[in-house]
Amino acid sequence: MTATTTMLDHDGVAAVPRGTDPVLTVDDLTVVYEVEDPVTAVKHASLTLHRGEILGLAGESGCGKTTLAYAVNRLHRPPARIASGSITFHDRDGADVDVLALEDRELRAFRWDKLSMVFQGAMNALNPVTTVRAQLRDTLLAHRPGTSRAEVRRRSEEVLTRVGVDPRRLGSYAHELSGGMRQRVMIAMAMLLQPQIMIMDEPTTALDVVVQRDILREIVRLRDELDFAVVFITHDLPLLLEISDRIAVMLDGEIVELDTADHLYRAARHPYTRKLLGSFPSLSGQRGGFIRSGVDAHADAGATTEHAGAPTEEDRA
Ligand SMILES: Nc1ncnc2c1ncn2[C@@H]1O[C@H](COP(=O)(O)OP(=O)(O)OP(=O)(O)O)[C@@H](O)[C@H]1O
Repeated sequence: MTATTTMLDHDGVAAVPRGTDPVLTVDDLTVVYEVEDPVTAVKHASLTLHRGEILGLAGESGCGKTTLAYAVNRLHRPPARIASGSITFHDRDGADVDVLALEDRELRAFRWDKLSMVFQGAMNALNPVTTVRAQLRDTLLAHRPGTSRAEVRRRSEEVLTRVGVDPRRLGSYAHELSGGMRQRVMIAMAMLLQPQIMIMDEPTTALDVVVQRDILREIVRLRDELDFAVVFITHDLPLLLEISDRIAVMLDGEIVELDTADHLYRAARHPYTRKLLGSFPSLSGQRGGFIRSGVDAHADAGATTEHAGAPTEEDRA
């Protein structure tokens, strides 16, 4: 995927955070899987997501990215338990919401409306026995019960168009759509209520590279237009460097570095980040250029291409 994602030439993504207005603050979050030998999957993680920014979350498999994302949306299930910390959503209207204190009913209202999530394989989450139209309508009416039929239709057509799906597909069932289309429908669903945050966990990994690139372009463009914040999770660091404003690097449950994409690329401080950068040949200039606007394809990322990016004891020190 690396070689192709480096072709994604989005050139309007700001290298600095889009404003300093926070939309989400995660403070000292620790998540433990209470199994026989408990696993602390997220360790004292703190981060602030700014309104309208794309924050990339990178790190090798098993470092805790998904656990962190699920916890932020309170989607974690036992044996996962939040052992410490706080998650605060800063609503556009000025109210602060203590996410960990939300009752079930409040939580259902919060999800999709304020914060939505698209996860890997989400395309398989579409209901196979109802049409796209019915699924969009049900989500909309569950959150905005008074919405008129005309408005439901208008909004459903609008979100599909935004993600590049012909509104005539409203009458389709999931099995009548390609994987890329189904994933786009899930992204449409996630933006239906105009949330202020979208968490995307490997949203395009199951798709072929051309479709991935199209969808990513769409996400960046939609963010530019609609100004929601995105937490984008992937193993694919070159891709994150292209689409993110800032990137958080996780190692063994800890956020070891959080910086602007440009700064991280040019001057990563943590040895593990440098190793991650070095594990993608396309970033070291040896296999074609890295073309994120304003980034020097031959800048020395301070690493070689020989390592596979696996952390060592030294990284963890
Ligand atoms: N249900 C579970 N029970 C016990 N341990 C778990 C459970 N789910 C995840 N873990 C452990 O928690 C740690 C973090 O897993 P997580 O899935 O959050 O990582 P990740 O960075 O998202 O990985 P990937 O990129 O492969 O999805 C891993 O050590 C994993 O083995």
